[in-house]
Amino acid sequence: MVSKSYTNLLDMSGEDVFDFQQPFRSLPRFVTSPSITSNPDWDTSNADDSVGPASCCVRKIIVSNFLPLNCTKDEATGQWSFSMDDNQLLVQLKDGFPMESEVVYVGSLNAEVDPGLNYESKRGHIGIEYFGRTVSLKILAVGVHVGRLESVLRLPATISKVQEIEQRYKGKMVMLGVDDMDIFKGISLKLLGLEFLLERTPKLRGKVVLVQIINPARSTGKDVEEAINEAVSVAERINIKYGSAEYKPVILIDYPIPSYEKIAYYAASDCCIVNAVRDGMNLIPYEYTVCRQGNEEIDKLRGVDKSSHHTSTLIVSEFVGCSPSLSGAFRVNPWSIEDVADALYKAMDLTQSERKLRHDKHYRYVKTHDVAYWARSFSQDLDRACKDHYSRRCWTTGFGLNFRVIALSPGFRRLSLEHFASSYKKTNRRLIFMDYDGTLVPQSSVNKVPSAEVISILTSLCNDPKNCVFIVSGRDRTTLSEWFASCDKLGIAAEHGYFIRWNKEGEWETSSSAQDCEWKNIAEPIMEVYKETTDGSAIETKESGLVWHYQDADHDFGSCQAKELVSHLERVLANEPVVVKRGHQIVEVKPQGVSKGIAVDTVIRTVINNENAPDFLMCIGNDRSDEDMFESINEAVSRSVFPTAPDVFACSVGQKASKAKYYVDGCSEVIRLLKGVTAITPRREVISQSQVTFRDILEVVS
Ligand SMILES: O=P(O)(O)OC[C@H]1O[C@H](O[C@H]2O[C@H](CO)[C@@H](O)[C@H](O)[C@H]2O)[C@H](O)[C@@H](O)[C@@H]1O
Repeated sequence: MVSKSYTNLLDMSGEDVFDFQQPFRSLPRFVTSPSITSNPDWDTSNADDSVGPASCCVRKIIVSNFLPLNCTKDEATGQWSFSMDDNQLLVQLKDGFPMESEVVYVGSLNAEVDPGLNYESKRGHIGIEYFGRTVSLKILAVGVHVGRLESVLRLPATISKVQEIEQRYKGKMVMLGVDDMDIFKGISLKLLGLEFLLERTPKLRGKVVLVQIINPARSTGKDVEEAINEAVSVAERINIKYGSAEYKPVILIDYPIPSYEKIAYYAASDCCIVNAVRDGMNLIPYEYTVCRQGNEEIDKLRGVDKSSHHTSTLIVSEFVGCSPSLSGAFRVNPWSIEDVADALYKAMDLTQSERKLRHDKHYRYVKTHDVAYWARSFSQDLDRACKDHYSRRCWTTGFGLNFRVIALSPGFRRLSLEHFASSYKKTNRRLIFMDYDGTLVPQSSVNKVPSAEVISILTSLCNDPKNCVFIVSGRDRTTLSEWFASCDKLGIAAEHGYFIRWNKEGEWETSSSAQDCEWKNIAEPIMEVYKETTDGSAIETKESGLVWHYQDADHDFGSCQAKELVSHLERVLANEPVVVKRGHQIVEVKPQGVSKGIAVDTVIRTVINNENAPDFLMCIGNDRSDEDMFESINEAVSRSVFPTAPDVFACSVGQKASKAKYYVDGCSEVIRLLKGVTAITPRREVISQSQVTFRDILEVVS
């Protein structure tokens, strides 16, 4: 099955809004306390997390539907510009606050912009990993307050009203509609459905009554007036056509009635119909269901003493929010008069036991998913979504549509050569994992072959018997082994660890997830289509995977196509043992159970099993796939898999939301760091004959 692991924080943003290869040079404004810092290279050892908001001013947060901004787009350049709209009360009300107040506006832009975000479904909710924060979206249907409805239902006035209604419509099927008077509630369509039913089924004339309660309109206007007039005229037409002096098929209650009376109608009606063409949640069906459950008084008055007689029937428009939660309801397309008429007929035709089954099902749901349940769930979800946020430090960057808040973990800091070198010097079993593209060679380089300098640094590192050095790359094994042919002792994890080789002499070990590649026959033709339609893009076929590259295509178009391609591939490969991932200007399909994180884990487990647990662990990378390595290392440390905790340098290339604790600004800094430590490595370490080195042990492994 296709699965996406977005525990990786770098999966959290669309590539176009956060170019991983262009890390922020500096992050200009620190917006949340504990302490105001103008540069993220803070020394966390001195950070006092107990300090409250550093600013002494009072912050007022004004939440409105739309931000009080003038938004204009230059159609020629596509650039947006924004200015405060001083004519808006939201801006003017600032005059009422003390001068030193900080006023923060929260709202949406009153303009159409692309937001176009990467998201991931996570057990019942959608998580959008966004610049270090998780924005959770969940459909959490609100419920009703069952207790309050029950208490109104118990009122003597309600009970006598129920009796009165049941008496009045004895022998007839009572259909109930309760709607606000607005143009979306589909009241006329409902009436037209009834008219059609009576037209084509004469035997039902005289047997059915539709009581339509119309709550006063919440807004006025020509549209609303027309909707009222239309409903009244259709009702009159039906009553004239199919009614008599004693029988009116439609009863319109278009004047305010007390809530106990409405509740009595719910309790006394055989069926409730909500026919809105567009709506929010609409809790009428829930209220109706609770009221149909009734109480002992109502049972007594009906001459039944067992709750086994409680029944209800619902007809609900498919465009109403509560519709998916009511599996026993007849769902209708409110625009289809025939559909509505059919549902009315089916509702009338149900047997008593079917009515009861449907009622019991709905009642159980409504009772257990009440408004208190909703509030509890909401609050739990909110806690879960925010649990890590409080410890993050937030920075602002950019203006207008490029404005971003970036949440970084509190310990995230620049890796200094001094710190790195001092640990390097004093340690004896060093395990070093290095990504290749974007780490040892800049993404922007046309020539991707490692420079002589890189080869020399790697050779020096590998020649130190205290070191075990691995290149962990998405690239194929042939390319990597050719490029690093001169580094005999270098370990290589190619194709994200699908192939691992401990040194040049060693055999390639293939991931246990090695599978047949039948899925390529599905994925490749799809990639071909994207290749054809995206000028400059290309397909790379690796032994374990397929990659669609768009580095040489138009960046914006390539990025849009990449998003499309990811969802297309995920759909068609849903039952295949692969994952679809985005990387730097690539979309890659690779086997499940293969990741740089797993590769790193394998190496760590192997050295520990050989009683050579490292005392120094370095892992450096720039891309999403490298976050898997950082995650593996963090987990290994937190699970205490090391007999003695090593010095850990998980380092991201670029200042960005990352699971690494350290960052460096770019490839040149990586080179500087590594060069720095090779300089302190003795060229020829004097090892006595009896001394067994870290390397010796590793050579035994390979
Ligand atoms: O894990 P890495 O060492 O960072 O390698 C990841 C991918 O590297 C290669 O793609 C990169 O270079 C391409 C040009 O040679 C460029 O078009 C692309 O945008 C880069 O991501 C390699 O081709 C991929 O298979 C690796 O997954």
